Amino acid sequence: MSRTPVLEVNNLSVGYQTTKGVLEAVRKVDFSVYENEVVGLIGESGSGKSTLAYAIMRLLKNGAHVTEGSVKVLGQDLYNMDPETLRTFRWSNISMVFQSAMNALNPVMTVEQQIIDTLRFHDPSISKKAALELARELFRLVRIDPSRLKSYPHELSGGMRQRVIIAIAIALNPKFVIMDEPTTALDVVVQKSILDQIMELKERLGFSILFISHDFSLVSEIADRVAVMYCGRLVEVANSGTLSTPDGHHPYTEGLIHAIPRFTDKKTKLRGIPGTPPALDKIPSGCSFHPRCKYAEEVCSLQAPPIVKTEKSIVECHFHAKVGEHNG
Ligand SMILES: Nc1ncnc2c1ncn2[C@@H]1O[C@H](COP(=O)(O)OP(=O)(O)OP(=O)(O)O)[C@@H](O)[C@H]1O
Repeated sequence: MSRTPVLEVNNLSVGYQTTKGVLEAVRKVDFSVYENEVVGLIGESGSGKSTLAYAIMRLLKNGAHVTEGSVKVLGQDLYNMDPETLRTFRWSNISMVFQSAMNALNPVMTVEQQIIDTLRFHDPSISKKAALELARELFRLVRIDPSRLKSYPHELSGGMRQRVIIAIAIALNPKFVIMDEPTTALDVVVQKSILDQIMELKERLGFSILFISHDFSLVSEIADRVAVMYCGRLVEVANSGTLSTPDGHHPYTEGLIHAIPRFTDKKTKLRGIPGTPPALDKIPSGCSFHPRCKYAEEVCSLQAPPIVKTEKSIVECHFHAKVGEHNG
């Protein structure tokens, strides 16, 4: 059965204008997200996850710009849209939950006003009364008592503010939602309840999610597939169910798996990935992971790795077949 993509990213590169020239933070990235799918996007800090997310939304700032490639949402090329079409297309088809709920909400407006403004901005014909009823319905959906609509952001707890952000992101019934570390600032119990709720809303309303996080165990639990980013490249896109062991995965993915206590049996020692990711102006030749990779051979510094499709994943590595418990 063929699946319908809601998001298609093709050969996408994004550069930052710096004093050292244009430095690429996203490098020739290809992937899709399909209907009703959750794809996790994982990688160490600075790997390019947020830059990729903002490029997908066509919301790049701070001197960042797309240098090549395309982004299609529901078959429509976002970078070929005129501003007016983009204005109506964005949020009603694709939306985003940003990292910091406090920064995403306006501190001097009640949350009711902010939700109503969002609804009326996209559909000026909707009456204030109908918008208010929708806002109440959205609050019920994210399990906040509608009486809290009159609150200002600072009057709500961190978990409630994040729920308001989620309510705004789904207000226009988008088919695809990017969630950039949506629960990072919250304590573990609140995190869990918001995640459960996100998954419930996804089932109920039928949207797909690109879920960005640096928490590998969390992502592999909730996502259907996990996209692993390193130095601006997607080095692997794996089916989540295959991530309980590192066998046959990318060496970087193996490192992420070994860094999680619950994925490691009692006999295996918990290990981190040696070294740190390189700066954008010092990306190594060949495979950019080779200086940190225990499987690396000469070819890894000389030639870009092949893209190999296996039963488990699409992986970009010369030696992925060597990766596993018995080789480390
Ligand atoms: N305004 C900027 N100018 C130059 N380089 C930038 C700028 N913003 C980000 N970068 C660089 O782009 C790369 C990718 O950054 P990005 O924030 O997308 O990574 P990330 O994976 O989302 O990190 P985090 O998990 O910390 O949010 C990093 O090397 C970062 O230093």
